[in-house]
Amino acid sequence: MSTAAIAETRDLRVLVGGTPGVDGLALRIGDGERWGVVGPSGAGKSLTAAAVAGLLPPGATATGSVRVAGTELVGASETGLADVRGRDVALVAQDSAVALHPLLPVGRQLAMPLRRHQGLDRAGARARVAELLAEVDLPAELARARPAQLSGGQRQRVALAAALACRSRLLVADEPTAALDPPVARALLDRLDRSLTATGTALLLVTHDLGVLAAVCGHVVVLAGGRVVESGPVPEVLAAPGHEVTRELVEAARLSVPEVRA
Ligand SMILES: Nc1ncnc2c1ncn2[C@@H]1O[C@H](COP(=O)(O)OP(=O)(O)OP(=O)(O)O)[C@@H](O)[C@H]1O
Repeated sequence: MSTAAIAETRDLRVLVGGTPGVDGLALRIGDGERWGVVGPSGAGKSLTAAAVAGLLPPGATATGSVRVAGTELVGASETGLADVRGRDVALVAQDSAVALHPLLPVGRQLAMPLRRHQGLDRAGARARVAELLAEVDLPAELARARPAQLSGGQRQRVALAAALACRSRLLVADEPTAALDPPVARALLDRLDRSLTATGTALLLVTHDLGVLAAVCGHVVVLAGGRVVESGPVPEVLAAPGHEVTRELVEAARLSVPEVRA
């Protein structure tokens, strides 16, 4: 028997400037499941992630249905979307410089959603911020730093802490390690993996990296031209791709592995 869905899209279309970037997409994420989204450039991965996170870019409009924790996001008011974000779904973007205010102390930024969604008072929020920083292996003193003073890896950890802050049941991550060096990226993914395991949080992860997909996700959906061309358990899809687009991605990943000589 399948688990209850934490997120489900039906016939989702996302128009940007009159052109469909996502075109009739059906996706179902069971509670606690980890889904990767892969596909060539322009396939609609980021728009799908944004639609599920309730954070479409300016000028984009959605039709069809996106339900997260039972709430319909298509057609919801800004207030309605703001309630769902943080409570039911949280987003880690590719570039945390966009998600975090560069000049506001990290602690204040982490505390804001805690006070809004969990009703914590100032002291309670401060204590929780220290816990969250520890959860992403950052020292509590960092709460006083501004994002502009941090390294890229530290900023992504803060963005992950912000996303984990409200213990939402679904985390959407759009290439969260794309801007990081490989060792820093690996450490962040390991941290993400441990947090999701500890809390049973579901994941929708956009990635270009099939190694990351295989390490973090149980299921994969392959997009092309705004549509699903293939989906299923990661080991099965990667071992026996059923669609040309998937075959090309697998082949490209094989070719990109550098030859190591002793
Ligand atoms: N803000 C935007 N303005 C105009 N067009 C957009 C915008 N965002 C996405 N699009 C278009 O919608 C389509 C899907 O874009 P999307 O960013 O979801 O693709 P993607 O699969 O994430 O690509 P990439 O791997 O290159 O990031 C593309 O044709 C893209 O050009």
